[in-house]
Amino acid sequence: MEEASTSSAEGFYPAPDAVNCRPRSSWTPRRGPFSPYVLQSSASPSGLAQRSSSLRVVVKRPLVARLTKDIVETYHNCNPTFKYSDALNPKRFLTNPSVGVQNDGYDNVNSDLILSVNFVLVNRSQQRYIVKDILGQGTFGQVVKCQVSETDSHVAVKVIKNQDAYTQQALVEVHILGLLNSKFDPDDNNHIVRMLDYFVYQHHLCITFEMLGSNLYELIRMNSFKGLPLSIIQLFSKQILRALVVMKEAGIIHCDLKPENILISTSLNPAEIKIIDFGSACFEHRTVYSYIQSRYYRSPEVLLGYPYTTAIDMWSFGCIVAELFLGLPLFPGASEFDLLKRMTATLGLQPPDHILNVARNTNKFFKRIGHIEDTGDAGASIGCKSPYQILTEEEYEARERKKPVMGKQYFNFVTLEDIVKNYPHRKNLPDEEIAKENSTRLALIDFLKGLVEFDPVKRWSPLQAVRHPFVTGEPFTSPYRPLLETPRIPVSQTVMVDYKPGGGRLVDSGLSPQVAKMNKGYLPNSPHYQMSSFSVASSYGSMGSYGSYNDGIGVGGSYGSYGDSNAYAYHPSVVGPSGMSIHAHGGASILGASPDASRWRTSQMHQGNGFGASPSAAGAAFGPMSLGASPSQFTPPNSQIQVTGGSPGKYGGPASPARSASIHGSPLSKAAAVGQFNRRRSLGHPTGVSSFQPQENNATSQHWQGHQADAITSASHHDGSSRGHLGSPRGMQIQQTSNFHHWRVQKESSEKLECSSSSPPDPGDWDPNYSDELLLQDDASDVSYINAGIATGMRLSHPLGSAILTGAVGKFNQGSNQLATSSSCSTTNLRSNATVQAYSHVHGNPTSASEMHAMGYGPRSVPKQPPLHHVMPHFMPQSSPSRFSQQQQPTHRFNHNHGQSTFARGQPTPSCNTTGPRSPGQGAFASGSSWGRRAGHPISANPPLSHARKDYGRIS
Ligand SMILES: Nc1ncnc2c1ncn2[C@@H]1O[C@H](COP(=O)(O)OP(=O)(O)OP(=O)(O)O)[C@@H](O)[C@H]1O
Repeated sequence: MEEASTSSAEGFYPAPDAVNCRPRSSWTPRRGPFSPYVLQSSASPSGLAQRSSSLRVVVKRPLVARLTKDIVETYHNCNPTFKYSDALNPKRFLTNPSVGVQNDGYDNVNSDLILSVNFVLVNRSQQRYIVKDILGQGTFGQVVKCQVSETDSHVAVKVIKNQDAYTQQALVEVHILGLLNSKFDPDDNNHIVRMLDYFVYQHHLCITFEMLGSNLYELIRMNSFKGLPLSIIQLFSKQILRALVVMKEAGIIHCDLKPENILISTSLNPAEIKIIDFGSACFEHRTVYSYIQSRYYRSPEVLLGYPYTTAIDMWSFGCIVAELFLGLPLFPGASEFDLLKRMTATLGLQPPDHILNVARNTNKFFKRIGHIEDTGDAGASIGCKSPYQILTEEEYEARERKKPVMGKQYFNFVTLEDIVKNYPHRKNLPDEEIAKENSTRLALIDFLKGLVEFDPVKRWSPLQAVRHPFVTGEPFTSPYRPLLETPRIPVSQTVMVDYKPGGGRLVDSGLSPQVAKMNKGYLPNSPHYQMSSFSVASSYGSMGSYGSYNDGIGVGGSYGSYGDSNAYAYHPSVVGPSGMSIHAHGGASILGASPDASRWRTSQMHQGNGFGASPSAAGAAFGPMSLGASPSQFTPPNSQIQVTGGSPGKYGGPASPARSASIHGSPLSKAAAVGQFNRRRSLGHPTGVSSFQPQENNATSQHWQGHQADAITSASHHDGSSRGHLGSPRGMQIQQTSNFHHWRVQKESSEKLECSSSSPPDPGDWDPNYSDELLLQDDASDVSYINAGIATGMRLSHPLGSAILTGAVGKFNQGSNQLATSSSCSTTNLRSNATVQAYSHVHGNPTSASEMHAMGYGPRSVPKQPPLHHVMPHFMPQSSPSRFSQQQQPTHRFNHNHGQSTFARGQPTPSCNTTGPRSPGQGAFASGSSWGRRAGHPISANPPLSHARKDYGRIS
């Protein structure tokens, strides 16, 4: 099987025994996947030349590609009566488990829609999205790569679990992203993912996004966790800051910023990134949840239970920047206590007294050693006159009656300054480059200090940060003193949706009938929404646009105003899920596949050649034959045919299981949680190692119980939101509402240990973009390596192209988006052509969002993504009473107490992982393909195995 497909085009001579058919006299040899070995004389010059040329062009095509290319033709050659029909292909399930037990067999036990390759999702206007692959599996469902039927373009579709709580939360994402896309970033200049469509299919809310590539964590991993070059970090920082500027303008907090949620664009510019996953986002004036942000990136105010603002995203951003440089998380806290300990040690400071005086969780982490006097010293130096002192581990244990989970120290130095300064330089850097880099490192240190600032009021805003010399590239001479920001005018826009009972604008608005039916007749019994019924019998239309923002047009008098926190009217939510009366929609049915049959096929395909029909079988049945997975649907050789989620980068998942999304807030049972964990685990890590990860204590939360009827009363929650009035960074006043202290205490459950293992696959065996050429690539420059890394690992061979979602009608930014040309961007081209100049579009020194537009941040020169269908649901999830209901709290990615979740963020654990997934040298790209190599790694222990991505728990 190990064959190097060389330029020599020898014919394919089938071995009759092997293919179980006789060679026929009419059969003509042709080029095929197999060719006989032809001995070439090394003596002859021509033989030498031939051999050396074949040595040079060693391109190893994926094994599956080699085996399946031209297979139909080969079969047909063997047996002219052979006919191929893809209708008979066995299903290649992307969802695991693939046994339909709910929703008429459409859903599995986890309420996930059972998806298989070529499954078709159909929206109301009959736009067909043909499922091709799974991109990831998140808290809320599955994200799949789909082909848009009318075009040859691809989109990413997030298929939400068929449960009210998930749907509710996903609608927040629809709403917020719709707002950001249409109102704040209509020209797609600000690195926020575009939402193209949304609809309900088989009771599942589906959200369609532009297709992006892999995420920054994968990029870091590809570089063996050795960090990226500063020039690249600078480019990424600019882009992220642009998004944050816009989000701050919109008063939107992302709440889950982390490397995994920053994806590399598949556009022609390989260094363009976009922020995704607004499923945790909220409006600044509606910060209802206390469990937000993934642990490593969690801000001190969230940790401490203090009112938060958009500044928490800036903290996360600081952590991300540091991680891009170090290759490892700056604060890889194995628990919240550990996280806080690391923060204080690394920064040499502790949170300011004025925060500790009022924060809900102060007593959990600090002891009082003096009188409280509000010194006003934000970030008072440890040991100074603060009356608060962080607990020792022993004190914590005594207080909490359990040992704190503490992670290893990964860096040889303690303070931020030392860690950055002493980080090894890349190999073979000339002296002058080292000097230059050292200077940039000073700028980086200063930059980071402004971001990971304990006091959210002093923490730099995105606009302040974007002018820092580290970002602008100006020489760094002295500590940056940002200009004070003029008080920001709070976002105040009335979001109204035209509404005419019985039709009207909703028809135009793109509301799907299913969506409409979700609320139709729905009465306020639901614990989610106390709202009036919404009798929009014919509020149908295609997806893609959603209502209008016409001010002053009442929506049955029931739509409140965003931006005015006092004027919320909680009434009809068009998409209130509790009133769902969704009917099965047309489209591919998967009911025909019995679980047994699926299993049988799985087994067959797993053990066999993966085709589902062998030539001999072809000989046995001359009707239309099935070949199983098409050659383009590569399956990792060591995975089941039921390809599991979490594989955004095609290299085995975004990270170790614990880094992947957890099931916070899942109303599912423990078993389901385990199932999800295992599903992630089953794909394994490309490095093929075992990881043994103690989880952070999973909350057996009494908070956000999902469907739990006995969720503890949170009567105050609706008005317990903290409100931050953003103005001058120094003058921000936090208004603490009376119920602030009613935030509830969480219980912690004991930590759990998980162990995962998998064997290392050869990416060449299943990654269609892989070729050995990549491994022959030399260290050229940082940027070219980045390009290579990006181009090879980031699915760049599939630029979005012109995804014209013809079926989607409604209001969207027609003027602002050029159609992308569906040009294919080959890996090789990207590698060879992409240079640092390719990034020039992100240069500049914008001072405000509007200035940025004016300062060369206009439409990019690269083709734009397809036309966007800006959708704005005419509901107000963020202000929905469901969030504040006393009866029931919706889930929001928090750990729930249906048992102990098995996958809170994993902890770095030492014992079981001798070759942890983060271990350099183990990755698929570690063998010489990493760019930005460092001479060494300044860590004193194995890198953390996983990230604490989403353990939104344990804030008491
Ligand atoms: N537009 C996109 N293009 C390509 N891949 C995507 C896109 N959107 C999401 N993905 C993939 O799907 C994964 C899950 O997406 P997302 O984070 O939005 O879902 P989620 O349910 O909120 O997940 P999580 O719980 O991890 O936050 C991402 O990590 C990414 O790998």
